[in-house]
Amino acid sequence: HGQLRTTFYDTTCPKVSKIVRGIIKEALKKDARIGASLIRLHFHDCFVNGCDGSLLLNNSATIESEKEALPNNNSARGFGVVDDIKTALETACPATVSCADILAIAAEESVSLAGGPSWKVSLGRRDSTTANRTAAELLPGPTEDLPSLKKKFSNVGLDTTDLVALSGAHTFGRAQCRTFNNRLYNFSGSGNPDPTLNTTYLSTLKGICPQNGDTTVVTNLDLTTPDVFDNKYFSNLKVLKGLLQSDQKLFSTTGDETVAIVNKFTANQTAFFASFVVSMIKMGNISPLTGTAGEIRLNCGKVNDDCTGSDGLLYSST
Ligand code: HEM
Ligand SMILES: [Ca+2]
Ligand SMILES: [Ca+2]
Repeated sequence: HGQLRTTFYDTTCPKVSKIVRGIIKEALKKDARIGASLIRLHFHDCFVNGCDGSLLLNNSATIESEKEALPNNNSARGFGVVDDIKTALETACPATVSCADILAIAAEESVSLAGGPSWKVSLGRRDSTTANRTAAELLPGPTEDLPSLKKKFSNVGLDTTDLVALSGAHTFGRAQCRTFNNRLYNFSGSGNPDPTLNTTYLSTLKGICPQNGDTTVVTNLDLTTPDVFDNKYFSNLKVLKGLLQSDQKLFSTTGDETVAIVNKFTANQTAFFASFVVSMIKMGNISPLTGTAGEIRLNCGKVNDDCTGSDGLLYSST
């Protein structure tokens, strides 16, 4: 996978990052959450069949979309902005930039626009012609324990430092009540809330997510700086103010190596940013399609038709 290169579009689409950034910047004016939503799409793409744009495919006669798998359904968002980016790129450099690369660039630009680090994105991914609903059902879930989360990361070549650093993406964005309300009233059948949840924060969350209330209501993943990419996510964990069970476990699993990593990232935002960049590049390298494999989709939601070659160029004519 050393085949991805930061210079991949230097001659064929030199403005690609600028174009992506411009569209995200515009979208952020109306939706402060959109950057968070976009980086999550890259994560959910890369963990299923690699970073190949598989997540973006809609249902069709031949495609069982990943969008409808439980972790994505009524949860993954930002597809309209991905389409807007694709449209702009098809005008600037037709049939050149893959949808998988759009997600990788959008992730980086979103982090950077929110005050986080910026980095040179490795590029040259091509788009799949298939999706994998079954694998998408197995994406990491918020109530999974730490060994299980570690296993899912190691399955794609990511280690425990990567798990902690990448979880730091929960420094921005939102989550629905249904993803954490297991902690509020009857945690693991105890009849009590999760003991690793700060009691003041617990009251706040109970107000947002009442028992038998609307479980699709959203709240900030980072209560301190909800739209800023910083290390507050980690300092929250130290005062038991992580939102998801999978977040809080990183600090509250006594004796686990994750605790020291959380402490380090809390003490040193520069160390967090440096690790985050390394881990994002690693994640972006999960089994990409390169060379002549796959295609350059012209519409991110569907596979090219028979009139489109594997180079993404249209071969049909009258
Ligand atoms: C460690 C395993 C992870 C679990 C269990 C997990 C779980 C979740 C859940 C349950 C939500 C809320 C979804 C909803 O309510 O609709 C969420 C949101 C989010 N996740 Fe994760 N996540 C994990 C790792 C990651 C990684 C690796 C990234 C990116 C590098 C990431 C980025 C985000 C972002 C930015 C949001 C907010 C999205 C938005 O506001 O639209 N997560 N995650
Ligand atoms: Ca994929
Ligand atoms: Ca934050």
